[in-house]
Amino acid sequence: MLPESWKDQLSLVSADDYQIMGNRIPNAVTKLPGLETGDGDGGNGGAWVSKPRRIVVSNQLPLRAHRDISSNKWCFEFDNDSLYLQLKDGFPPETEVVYVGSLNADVSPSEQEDVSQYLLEKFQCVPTFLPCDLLNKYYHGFCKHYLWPIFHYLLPMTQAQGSLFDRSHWKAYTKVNKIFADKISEVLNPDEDYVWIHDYHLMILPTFLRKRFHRIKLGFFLHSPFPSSEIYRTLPVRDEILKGFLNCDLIGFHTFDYARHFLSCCSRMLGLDYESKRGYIGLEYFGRTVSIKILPVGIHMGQIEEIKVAEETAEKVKGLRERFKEKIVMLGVDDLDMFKGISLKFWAMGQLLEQNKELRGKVVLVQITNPARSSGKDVQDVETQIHLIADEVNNKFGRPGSGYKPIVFVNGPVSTLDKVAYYAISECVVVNAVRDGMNLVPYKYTVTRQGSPVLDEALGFGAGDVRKSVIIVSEFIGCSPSLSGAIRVNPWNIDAVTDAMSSAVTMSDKEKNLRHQKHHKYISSHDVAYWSRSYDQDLQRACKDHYNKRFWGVGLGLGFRVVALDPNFRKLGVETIVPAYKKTSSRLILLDYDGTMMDQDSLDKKPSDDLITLLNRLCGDPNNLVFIVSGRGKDPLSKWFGSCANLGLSAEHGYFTRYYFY
Ligand SMILES: O=P(O)(O)OC[C@H]1O[C@H](O[C@H]2O[C@H](CO)[C@@H](O)[C@H](O)[C@H]2O)[C@H](O)[C@@H](O)[C@@H]1O
Repeated sequence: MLPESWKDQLSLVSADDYQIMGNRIPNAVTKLPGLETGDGDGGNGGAWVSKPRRIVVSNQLPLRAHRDISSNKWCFEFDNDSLYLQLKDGFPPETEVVYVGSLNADVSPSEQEDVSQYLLEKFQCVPTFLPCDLLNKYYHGFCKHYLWPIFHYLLPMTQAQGSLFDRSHWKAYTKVNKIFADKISEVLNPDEDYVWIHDYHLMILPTFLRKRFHRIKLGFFLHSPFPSSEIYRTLPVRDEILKGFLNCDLIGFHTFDYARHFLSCCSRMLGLDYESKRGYIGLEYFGRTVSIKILPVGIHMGQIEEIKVAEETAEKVKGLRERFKEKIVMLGVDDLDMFKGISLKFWAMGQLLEQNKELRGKVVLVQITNPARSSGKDVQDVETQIHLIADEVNNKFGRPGSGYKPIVFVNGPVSTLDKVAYYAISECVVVNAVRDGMNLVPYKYTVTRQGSPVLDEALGFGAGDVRKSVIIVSEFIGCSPSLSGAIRVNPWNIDAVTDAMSSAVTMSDKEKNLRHQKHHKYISSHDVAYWSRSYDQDLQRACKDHYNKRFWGVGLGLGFRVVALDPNFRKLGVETIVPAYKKTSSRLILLDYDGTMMDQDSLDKKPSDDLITLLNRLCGDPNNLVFIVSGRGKDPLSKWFGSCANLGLSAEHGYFTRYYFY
């Protein structure tokens, strides 16, 4: 007997009956050479196969846009720095990649249709245009000032640290996720395509998609940290977001800790258990297995290698060498936000010079600060604070006569080529964030320090020199577990960061070389293509059973999920039971108790008088053998059902059985 609330929901249409045609574009069709079609085309034909297709979904498209001043026309180009563009190298050859996301440009409504058409044809990109007010509430409001701080372990105690939960911002987040689902629906071939959603901006998008396409092949990768359940559970919409994740087939995280936090949230908030088998972690969710993947992202080796061999880079390097002549350069490259620990790093720099007189005038901390990705008091405060501390350190230890400043800012935007030039001249990189999902700065730094003929020449790298690099990395960021040769620090412990800086400067070249080689070997073999290939293969594996099961849609709104059943499984309806009951003369009736005869949410679990009467009627028929099968103990069951003559009880999952036979 199903609880009332289930009855309507189970009768929702199944995915098999659900079709949205819209203006979906077909997969490109290719002729497979060498295969006869037998269609009488003179033996020259091949089998028609459609190319494999991946739909990569991210908040922003991997495009750069600007308006040409003279023609007033929009100009677009692929953004080679975008991870979402780089990851296609890991997909099988011939794969068509379609991108769905927003444009970093304010395209007026009258231009949107033309721009959409152009981007689809030229770049396989599908833009989601968001009205300004919606974008502000969704991105600056909910994403950057609510989710971002909480996922980085900062609870919104005061307005300066983020915003309190605002239902209108949550509504905007929901609406934008739905707009993304609409856009994906326009291009999706649900039987063929794999959809891969990225990052925390789109955590409930899977629910909208699963609702429309029950069998959709759906992956998600979270690039930010997933916080401990004690932090996560403060979200008023915690269940909706968890259920969004669970509507995927594969959920990816950078680190074991993020996956562990997610699994404990599923266990504590939704009562779900996971299984780990032969290296695979899977969560059972209404008959579906949701797989978990732990693999940190890597960098695009080709991009850095290309920059390393460019003459322009060598020229920059020569210029920087001249500028920082006879100085030991430590480098920081960070986005401007609350979590990058820039001020803690500057305090440590001040302390390093305070404690080590001999380093004054010699060591420089160059700080590249990428432009802030959001605006608000939090960002302004960070900016004001880091400049105050830098001024304090520079005023105390700087030497105006010689132009020496211990902390040197390079304010953004700084091109990737320029960053590579800075990596090349730096003895050490300091990544001191108090939280960061991954952070690829140490990877790019290490690969640059492996050198190239033009870089070696620009750096004066001689026959007796060894490749070396030193990484100081916060233990609170995703790349930390992968960098076994790094000096790991607690960024909050200024003494420890100071000591790490001192070791980085004084460490022997031999040791720097050993650490460098170790990192380079790992980073070059675990690049972005390795990551996306591995993810893609696991996504295919996670979806392989989709057509061996029947899927039923259940639940309303953001609580929607599908129930996956064996193909032979049929819904047991009254219309089937009654005739079968009447036709038979020897019946075994096994009844589950909690959640079947008794509502799961009921506080009083004792059977009602009506239920006892009903059971007695069933048991009163000599053709029936009736059992209650439950995980409950024998004592409460015996007590509750003592008045039911002829009722069998199987308590404690079958450990105790009470038979009553005629
Ligand atoms: O600022 P947003 O537009 O909300 O985007 C968030 C950040 O996305 C990117 O970083 C994230 O992915 C990186 C690659 O996996 C990872 O290294 C980092 O830790 C994640 O936060 C982007 O690089 C950042 O600039 C964005 O702030």
